[in-house]
Amino acid sequence: MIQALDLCKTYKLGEVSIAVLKDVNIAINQGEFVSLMGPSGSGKSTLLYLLGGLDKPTSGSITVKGRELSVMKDKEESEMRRREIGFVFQFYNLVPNLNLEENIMLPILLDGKNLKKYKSRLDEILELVGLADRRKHTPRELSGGQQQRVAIARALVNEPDIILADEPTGNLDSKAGTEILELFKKINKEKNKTIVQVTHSHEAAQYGTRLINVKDGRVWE
Ligand SMILES: Nc1ncnc2c1ncn2[C@@H]1O[C@H](COP(=O)(O)OP(=O)(O)OP(=O)(O)O)[C@@H](O)[C@H]1O
Repeated sequence: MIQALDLCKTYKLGEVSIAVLKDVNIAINQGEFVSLMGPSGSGKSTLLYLLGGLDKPTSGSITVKGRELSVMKDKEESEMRRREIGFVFQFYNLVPNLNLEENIMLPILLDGKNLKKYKSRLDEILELVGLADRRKHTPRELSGGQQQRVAIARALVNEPDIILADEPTGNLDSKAGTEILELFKKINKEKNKTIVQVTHSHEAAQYGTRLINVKDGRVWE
């Protein structure tokens, strides 16, 4: 589903170069739920963003569903991201003045599709994330856990095969965090989505099917 070959990422700050990822090789298969763990600053988020095409490697290649990102034109790559990958972030990144339905439908809108045709999909997703009775609420009227469920619904609405999540429970208390992890597990098992999460928590990593440790820009399984 995703393959990284000899991936390197170096940030240049003035005269100083920081090698954040060093010859990373990983292959993530369809249906896996992978947890990326490691110390702060080890390169986990950088790796996640590279795998999802949100940032570009300094060298090496990334292939998503058989297509190499580096040879794609920008428009092609952003279309691929929108359709094949759902992103979930620690701080939800919802649009505050849009209601829950509108937030979830944003990727459909951005894809220039007719929203009316997607009503039954929206209903199904709202049911899945347990927010069918909150559809007209705005994000500020929801708890953190509920906001994260909206973000997950938004990530699913284009029916991508891959979900990439950067510390999705990092801002939640343990009860809300557990609910989000249970939801990811369900999405992985029942919807057969491939999931990669960055986490600091061993407990959160237990929900995954595989653990990849990132340390000093290198990976160990
Ligand atoms: N845009 C950037 N410019 C310069 N340096 C960056 C940039 N993004 C990340 N870094 C550096 O790359 C290193 C790895 O950062 P990254 O966010 O990938 O680590 P992480 O393992 O996810 O950390 P944390 O667990 O604290 O979120 C850090 O030293 C960070 O300062």
